[in-house]
Amino acid sequence: MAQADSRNEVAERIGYITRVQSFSACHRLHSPTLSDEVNKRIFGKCNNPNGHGHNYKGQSLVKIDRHTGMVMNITDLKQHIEEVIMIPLDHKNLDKDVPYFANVVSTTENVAVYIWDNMVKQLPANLLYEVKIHETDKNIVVYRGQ
Ligand SMILES: Nc1nc2c(c(=O)[nH]1)N=C([C@H](O)[C@H](O)COP(=O)(O)OP(=O)(O)OP(=O)(O)O)CN2
Ligand SMILES: [Zn+2]
Repeated sequence: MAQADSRNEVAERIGYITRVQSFSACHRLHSPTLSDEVNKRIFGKCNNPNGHGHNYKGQSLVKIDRHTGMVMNITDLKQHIEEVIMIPLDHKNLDKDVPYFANVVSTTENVAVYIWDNMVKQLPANLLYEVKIHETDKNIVVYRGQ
């Protein structure tokens, strides 16, 4: 009986693991649907025509599987991060090298959505909980798939 109770208790707990991955990319905040003047007013220095760069830090938070006690082998998570973040985004010009951003403004919010949409395709169903991107030490975006 005590054993069954302790098994149930473990089954109800929800934990998360995350892995931080740094990547470097440049971009320009500019919307093709707005005039140059409005773009400049809204995005300010980030609308600089020749762009600017960031050392981003990306985190994908995934839920613990209650049967195995782990989400997945972290080596597998590393591989997904490689495919979703490193290969398409690292050392890239987001606006010019990543087709997704040809018509989507490369804000950190949209980078988080891009990573979520691609990570969710790679992971087992309902495992991804959150994508968090540090654009700078101070600017941090969280996206939970809504
Ligand atoms: N909602 C958003 N606002 C801004 C974004 C964004 O992605 N989402 N991005 C930027 C810029 O890309 C920009 O490079 C960040 O600039 P800034 O805040 O100036 O960067 P720092 O954190 O380094 O600022 P300091 O205060 O100068 O240290 C802007 N806005
Ligand atoms: Zn920027």
